[in-house]
Amino acid sequence: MQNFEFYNPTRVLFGKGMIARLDEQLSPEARVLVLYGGSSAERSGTLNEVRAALGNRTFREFGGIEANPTYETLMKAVAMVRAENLDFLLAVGGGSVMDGTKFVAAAVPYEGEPWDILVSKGEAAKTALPLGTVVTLPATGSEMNCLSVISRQSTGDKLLFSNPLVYPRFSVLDPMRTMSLPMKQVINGVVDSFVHVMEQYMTYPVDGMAQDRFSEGLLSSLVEIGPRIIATPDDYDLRSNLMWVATLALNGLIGAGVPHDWTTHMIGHEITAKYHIDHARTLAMVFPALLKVRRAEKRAKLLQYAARVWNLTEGTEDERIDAVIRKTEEFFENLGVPTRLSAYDIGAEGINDLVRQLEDHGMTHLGENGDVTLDVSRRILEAAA
Ligand SMILES: NC(=O)c1ccc[n+]([C@@H]2O[C@H](COP(=O)([O-])OP(=O)(O)OC[C@H]3O[C@@H](n4cnc5c(N)ncnc54)[C@H](O)[C@@H]3O)[C@@H](O)[C@H]2O)c1
Repeated sequence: MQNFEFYNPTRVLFGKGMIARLDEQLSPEARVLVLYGGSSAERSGTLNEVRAALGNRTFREFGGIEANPTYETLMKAVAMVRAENLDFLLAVGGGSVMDGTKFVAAAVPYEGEPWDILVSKGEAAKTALPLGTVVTLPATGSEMNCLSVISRQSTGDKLLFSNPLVYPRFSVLDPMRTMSLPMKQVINGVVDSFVHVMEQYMTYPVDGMAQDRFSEGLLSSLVEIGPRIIATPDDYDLRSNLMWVATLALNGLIGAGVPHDWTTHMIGHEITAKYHIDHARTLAMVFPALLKVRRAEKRAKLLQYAARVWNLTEGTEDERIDAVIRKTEEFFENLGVPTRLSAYDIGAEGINDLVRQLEDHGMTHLGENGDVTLDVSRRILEAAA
């Protein structure tokens, strides 16, 4: 196992009715900005539940944070916090609102141009406002990590930053609040979580016994949850399981002491930046293609994944690897998530543009060994064509 430091300060309040517990998480003097996305938070009653829990505290609201949150919109929230002297940020939404809130938290006290926080990958932020979250979409794990991904409309950039200052102080996970999601978003959550686990698992063995078996447990859970949640969307237990799996998939636990390969996310971000395709759907295209191109480097873990998650133990090693890549593709396709660029009319010219974007963003040495060069990324995109 590799050396690691594990730190996660986020308190999780999980279950039905937990939004009421916001009251005890916030000081009576807190001056709160509630940040949310579209009209669903209002329509589903989540915002009303939050307002009731805030009681007599001073609070303001900032709506309209878009999917794939933009710097342009978030800077309006920064101005509002500064003008009204607010001192606590409460995100009510999915990954986009939570990520956007993290950026606002770091940008408010930042003295220079806040985009520098992203350009520096988070290093430039030396202080941040405290924040909490009320999760409405299980997918990103943003509720229990210190990552944030922000887009800039004017330049077409989508960049990620990380800084321990933006760990949420607390996150409320009430599975009932996910019942209003369109099934497409629920399934996006299954796929996003699946790929998050894979990016911390599908590398090379370092004898991280607990990490591997945690990961395999999460993957097996998602394989079970996916089709069942389509068949019985109102099942509270399934919603609960998806919500907790999504959080555990990216809260640092399974990734401690093991190598990572975030190639799929980095290429996926470029696809979203250019084509505005849902984050999870970009991952479903890139990940199986990555397995095909990187099967030699990932051979031992592919065989382990085949045996432990899909029970594939018959045939030669190469046959088992072929079979498990096919199973992974079929898993996404059977959930209604395409695994080909052609499903979105992205052709050879699009691939050229995406490789150029990767170069512009310095994504020239991705992967667990830093050997996913632009040429390898091109081959991955071509394998997904
Ligand atoms: N911070 C991280 O660790 C991390 C990890 C992966 C991805 N991301 C980023 O997160 C973003 C994607 O977040 P996401 O997948 O959670 O989706 P999202 O937050 O973009 O939400 C998708 C859509 O669902 C709607 N929605 C949310 N909750 C709803 C509900 N309960 N009922 C009805 N509609 C609802 C939103 O309004 C939005 O239109 C991307 O920008 C991605 O890059 C962040």
